[in-house]
Amino acid sequence: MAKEASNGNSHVTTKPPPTPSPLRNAKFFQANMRILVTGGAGFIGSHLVDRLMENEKNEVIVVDNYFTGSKDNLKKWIGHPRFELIRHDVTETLLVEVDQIYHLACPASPIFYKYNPVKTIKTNVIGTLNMLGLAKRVGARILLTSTSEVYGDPLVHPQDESYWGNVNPIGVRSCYDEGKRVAETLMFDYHRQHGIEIRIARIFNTYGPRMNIDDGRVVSNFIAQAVRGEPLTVQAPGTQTRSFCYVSDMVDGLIRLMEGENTGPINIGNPGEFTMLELAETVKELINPDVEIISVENTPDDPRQRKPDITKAKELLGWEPKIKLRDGLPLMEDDFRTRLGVPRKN
Ligand SMILES: NC(=O)c1ccc[n+]([C@@H]2O[C@H](COP(=O)([O-])OP(=O)(O)OC[C@H]3O[C@@H](n4cnc5c(N)ncnc54)[C@H](O)[C@@H]3O)[C@@H](O)[C@H]2O)c1
Ligand SMILES: O=c1ccn([C@@H]2O[C@H](COP(=O)(O)OP(=O)(O)O[C@H]3OC[C@@H](O)[C@H](O)[C@H]3O)[C@@H](O)[C@H]2O)c(=O)[nH]1
Repeated sequence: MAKEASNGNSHVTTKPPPTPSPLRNAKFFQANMRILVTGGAGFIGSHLVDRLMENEKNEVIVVDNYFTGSKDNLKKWIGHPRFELIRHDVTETLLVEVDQIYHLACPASPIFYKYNPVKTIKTNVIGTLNMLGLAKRVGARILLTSTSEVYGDPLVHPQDESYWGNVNPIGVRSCYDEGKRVAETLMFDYHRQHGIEIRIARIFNTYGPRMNIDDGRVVSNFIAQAVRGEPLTVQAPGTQTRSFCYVSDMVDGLIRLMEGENTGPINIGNPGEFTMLELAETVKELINPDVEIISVENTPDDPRQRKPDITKAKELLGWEPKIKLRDGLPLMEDDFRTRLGVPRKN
């Protein structure tokens, strides 16, 4: 039975998980692992799909409503016999037979999750309920991509999993951060009440190729601006910090969590911490020394500091990130230059 890696708030789970389909162990049934990835057409989801598809024992089903994701991110798999892509909104029920569910569906960029906050809450709450219902029906293990935003504007630094957070429940970000907190609650309630096998990753800011050019998040904004020769827009005061994880490290952490024995929540992120001014200086230095750095207005409730304590990920998953920010940014630059049609000068 899965061990709870959480926060001193440990619960004894007595109920065994639902039995997986009898076909799983049938002699003549195909032995593949069927994996559902919700939000698999998005940034992290599509990289996860690439990694899962490398294993010939995996069949991957992606469901996505293409709100922030795109079929383009999955084009190399469309038509592959072990791959299936379904246009579907997770706020509606879904009937598929699967062994594992990576539940990522949810807009992640603040601009997009604030665009239709009621839909963001529905995606987090009803979407997660639907995926838990599916997990219960078919006996699948389910992993939720929660977020460092559950810590809100944290008063503890760095943040470890035992911290309960400092979230404004009525603020403009709460559709996302409270939505994810409820999603975590639902995961644990299904685990305790129905014996569902759950995994919760608390993801810290992740960057890499395939982020939408106009995603609105800071790394993609700065790289697109530097490549286009536009000023880098640091939102005031610029001293706020974030810790950036390269996407291949993130995918590795998510798969280790899914395959391991611990429910989480477990922080997955890179503890290297930077102010937004430092990030802008680094992008300027590495990508385009000619661009200006300007200060622009910030948005409400912007967390002032964020850095993961990854002791649990190290101890329980044997995971830690490998790619430093200075090495990851040029990999993302290549992708952005190709998509923007702006080659390097030399
Ligand atoms: N990237 C990060 O820094 C970060 C940090 C913390 C948590 N996360 C979480 O990781 C997950 C993936 O993030 P991402 O950066 O790849 O974001 P993304 O916006 O690129 O991907 C999200 C995907 O979910 C799809 N989607 C949204 N609402 C849906 C719905 N109702 N039904 C079906 N599909 C829907 C989108 O179309 C998109 O393909 C999200 O759950 C996000 O909250 C990401
Ligand atoms: O152009 C920009 C964009 C953003 N920023 C700043 O950069 C920092 C990071 O902002 P982002 O929009 O990239 O992301 P945030 O850290 O605020 O939220 C993210 O956190 C973790 C995830 O759950 C989500 O991907 C998202 O909510 C903020 O302080 C913001 O003010 C800029 O200085 N300039």
